[in-house]
Amino acid sequence: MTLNDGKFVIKIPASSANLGPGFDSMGVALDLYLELEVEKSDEWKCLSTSPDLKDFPQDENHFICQIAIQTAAKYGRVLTPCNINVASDIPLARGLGSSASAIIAGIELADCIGELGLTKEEKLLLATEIEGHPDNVGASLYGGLVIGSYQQGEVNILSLSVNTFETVAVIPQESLLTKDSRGVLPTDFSYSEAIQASSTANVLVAALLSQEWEMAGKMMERDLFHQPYRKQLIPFYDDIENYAKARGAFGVALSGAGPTVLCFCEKGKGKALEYELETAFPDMTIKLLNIDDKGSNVYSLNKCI
Ligand SMILES: Nc1ncnc2c1ncn2[C@@H]1O[C@H](COP(=O)(O)OP(=O)(O)OP(=O)(O)O)[C@@H](O)[C@H]1O
Ligand SMILES: N[C@@H](CCO)C(=O)O
Repeated sequence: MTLNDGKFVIKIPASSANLGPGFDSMGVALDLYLELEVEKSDEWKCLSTSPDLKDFPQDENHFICQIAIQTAAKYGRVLTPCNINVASDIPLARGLGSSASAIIAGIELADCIGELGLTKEEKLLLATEIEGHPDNVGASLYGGLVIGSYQQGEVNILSLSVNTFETVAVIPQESLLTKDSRGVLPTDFSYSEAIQASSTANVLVAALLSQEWEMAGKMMERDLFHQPYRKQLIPFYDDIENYAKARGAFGVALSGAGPTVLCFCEKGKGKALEYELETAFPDMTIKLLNIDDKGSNVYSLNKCI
């Protein structure tokens, strides 16, 4: 009996990319989830009760099914149709890796139904080729804090288990598509700017791992790759940053392509910060988010497995 001989679940965490200067290469998995309940069927059906997902196609044209079908096709397989129930508490187009979680879900679906036998490394490469960078997909797949590099058709990534900090997300009501947020970035970068920007990212990694919180926060603020350009799209960014830093956050960064602003604090300080931010920014959704250490999780609902 294999996983796909009955109902099974694919559960994928959200993620926040960049953490400031780690543009397109750093990500952290967060404890919001996209969850699929899957069973083989005669035709494709993809239904959801989550308000955000209700308007998506309900057949094989659903984004997740398309990723699955295309992934299987790369290996010469045609997938048996599935009946899928999708639920998600990852807000769409808010910078919390909804598209990456959907891509990983599609690849896991193809792997299970098509019995592709993919390794984690192969899943990561497939997902990175689709998304263009490994930060969100790496975090959703591996969990923890990921640092990755996509070059020459190869992804090199490390996933580190971190339980020393937590985050509070400030999520605006308005969405911002990644492609629009990438549209304001420069096309060129000078050699000296690249040195400064990458040194900032390097120090951020070392500071986070050494629990040098003040330095980590300073490096997040000093990002040169994207935040200076994207701030024009996020008029409330500075207010949130100043407010959160005055109330216990050691660092603040734009989450992925935005518009969510992610506030970082030491473990145990998040609840109080969440309360303060709720009071100050009542029009936004404030969520204390912990780091998911597990990443993508596929399990059977059949008792005998
Ligand atoms: N569960 C899902 N099912 C179907 N499509 C989805 C799902 N999640 C995301 N998408 C698609 O991805 C789009 C959002 O992707 P986008 O890259 O713009 O933002 P994001 O992934 O939420 O944020 P970021 O990449 O900045 O972290 C949605 O508008 C939708 O088209
Ligand atoms: N690194 C990506 C994450 C969003 O996909 C960006 O900032 O555009």
